[in-house]
Amino acid sequence: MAEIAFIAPYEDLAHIARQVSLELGLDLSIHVARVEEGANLARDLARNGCQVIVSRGVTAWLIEQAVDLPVVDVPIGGYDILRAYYQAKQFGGPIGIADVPDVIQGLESLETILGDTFLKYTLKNQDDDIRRGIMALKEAGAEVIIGKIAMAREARNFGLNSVIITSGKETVYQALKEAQRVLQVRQQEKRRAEQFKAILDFAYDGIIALDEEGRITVFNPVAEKLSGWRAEEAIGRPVTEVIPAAQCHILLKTGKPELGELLDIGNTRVVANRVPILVDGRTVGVVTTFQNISSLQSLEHKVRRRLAGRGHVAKYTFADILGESPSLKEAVRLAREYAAVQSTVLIHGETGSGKEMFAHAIHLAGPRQNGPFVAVNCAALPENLLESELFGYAEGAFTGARKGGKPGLFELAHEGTIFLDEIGEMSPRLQARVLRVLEEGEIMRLGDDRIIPVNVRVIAATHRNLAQMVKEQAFREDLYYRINVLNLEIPPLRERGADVLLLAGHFLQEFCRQLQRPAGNLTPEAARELLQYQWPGNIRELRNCMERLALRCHGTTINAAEVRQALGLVIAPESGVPGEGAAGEGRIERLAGQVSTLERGLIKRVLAEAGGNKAEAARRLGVSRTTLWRKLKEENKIDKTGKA
Ligand SMILES: Nc1ncnc2c1ncn2[C@@H]1O[C@H](COP(=O)(O)OP(=O)(O)OP(=O)(O)O)[C@@H](O)[C@H]1O
Repeated sequence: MAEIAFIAPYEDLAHIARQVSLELGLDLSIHVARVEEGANLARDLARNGCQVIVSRGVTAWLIEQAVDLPVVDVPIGGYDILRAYYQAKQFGGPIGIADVPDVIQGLESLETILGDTFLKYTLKNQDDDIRRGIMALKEAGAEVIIGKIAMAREARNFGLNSVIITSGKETVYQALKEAQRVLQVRQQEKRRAEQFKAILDFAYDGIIALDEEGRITVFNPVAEKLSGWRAEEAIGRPVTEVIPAAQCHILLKTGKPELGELLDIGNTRVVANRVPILVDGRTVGVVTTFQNISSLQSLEHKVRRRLAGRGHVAKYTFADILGESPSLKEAVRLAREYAAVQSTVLIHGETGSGKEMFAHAIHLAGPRQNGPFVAVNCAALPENLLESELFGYAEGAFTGARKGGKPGLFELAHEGTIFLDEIGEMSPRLQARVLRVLEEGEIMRLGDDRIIPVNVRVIAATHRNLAQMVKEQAFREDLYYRINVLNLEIPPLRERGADVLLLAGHFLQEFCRQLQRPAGNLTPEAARELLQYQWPGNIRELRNCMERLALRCHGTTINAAEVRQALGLVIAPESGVPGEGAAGEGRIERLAGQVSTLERGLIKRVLAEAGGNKAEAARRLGVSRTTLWRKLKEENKIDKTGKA
């Protein structure tokens, strides 16, 4: 279906249109139909995708009334009238012409060129009474009438001669060029409207536009969702009826943009931006955008996390915390209660007892579960580094500071939880900074003067006796009271009775499955060995011990000797480290010395075996990296490679 159609009121015109379209290389559908018949045909063409119609005279006028498409009227040109004039001249007598104002005005210059005059009658429009025009011209003395088809026919009814003004090639050419231009503009407009619609439909913001009278002209799907109104119902109504809270009609008077205003639409809190539409300095409308605050926050959140390039997520839930002992069950019960509230939790427990696991579980069971969980070990980093990790820094804050600065862990934990492990090891200066964050809910990056608000729940943990440290002035009292709101004590493994065996069985199965070996069974003596052991490294140590057993034991049963070996209680003589036998000789007064010598020797050997890799050495020793770090610091004699 051609996008341009030509409806010619008479065959000759269709013929000219055919010729011109061939010359222009134009895809044109050409039809012959007059007046009403032409209008009906136009309706059909419009339904079938026609975009522009070209016609002439009354037919063109009727088509314009019938369809919502641009209609190009083949104009009456000077040449067309000239042709008709010379034909009329052959009849002799005065020539009369009745037509619309455009044509009549154009006649004056033609009269000057021809040195002749026409009797003229101006029709108000195409529909004006042609009869009246003819009668007027006849009365004025006209003997020949020139005009369009209807006019020429009517003239004959009054006994007058008549000549039809036909359109020539030039005017048809002109009309078809105009139709092409109209089609182009229309297509451009359509594309622009589609783009505009896509922007409105897919925008994350609610968008409303008002006209000069404060009536809604644009209402996008997000606005529909926020307000509960359908666009069809909202468009055309005064905004005050649809979203009274929007207050955007006020801008029609003030003409001043209002940005970042908080308001409530129904139950949703939004940020609104209102701007006037100005044409030549006059406010002719208003555009308002709304953003849902909670989605804005979660987006901001996502951006913060993406920018940091780390997935700060909690891994463990309460279901992962194994144990049937009453002390552990009580800790879990309390922790579940703490999860539901927002206050700071202070977890106390020995190394490896599961403090971090509890922190994960509390976060995941609470209202911040979809927010980040950021864990930081305050003992693992030197003070300066810990400070920049926690608070971030601005660009150029120090030599080597990353371009664009770096967000701190408090910032990354926004809307989530930060887990400050080993808080007792934090320097007093950093303690003061952390206290400020907790009290004011805002942070300032190092080397920056901008304040960034943060909403973070803090869970702190320590193996130390913080109350004692406060007494000894080794920990700030104010910070202690600020973090010690909800207290959680994690029992050491040696006080959890049969949990040792439950956990041992669980870990053994886990490692054997990984190694694709059948899980071995502990002999009663082996189990007794595990139950008697003191577990200074708690569950971490038990886990590592089970890993070693899974690796070493190929039999189906695991005996006491194998357990003792896995626990490091039996040490090969060539290691040069005194074993249990040496320590058990009875020289009680030297026990402490023996133990520390044993410890030092063990650390030295394992560090050497691990090629100086502290994380690996800590893993093999069954202690946390922090514990190893601390012991190395205390010893201060053993360097990285394990040399004394
Ligand atoms: N109840 C438990 N059930 C199963 N696994 C546990 C349990 N408690 C701790 N673990 C495991 O023991 C290891 C040590 O736990 P976690 O890191 O939570 O201890 P921690 O007290 O935070 O240690 P540290 O004080 O050294 O940081 C982890 O591998 C953890 O998965």
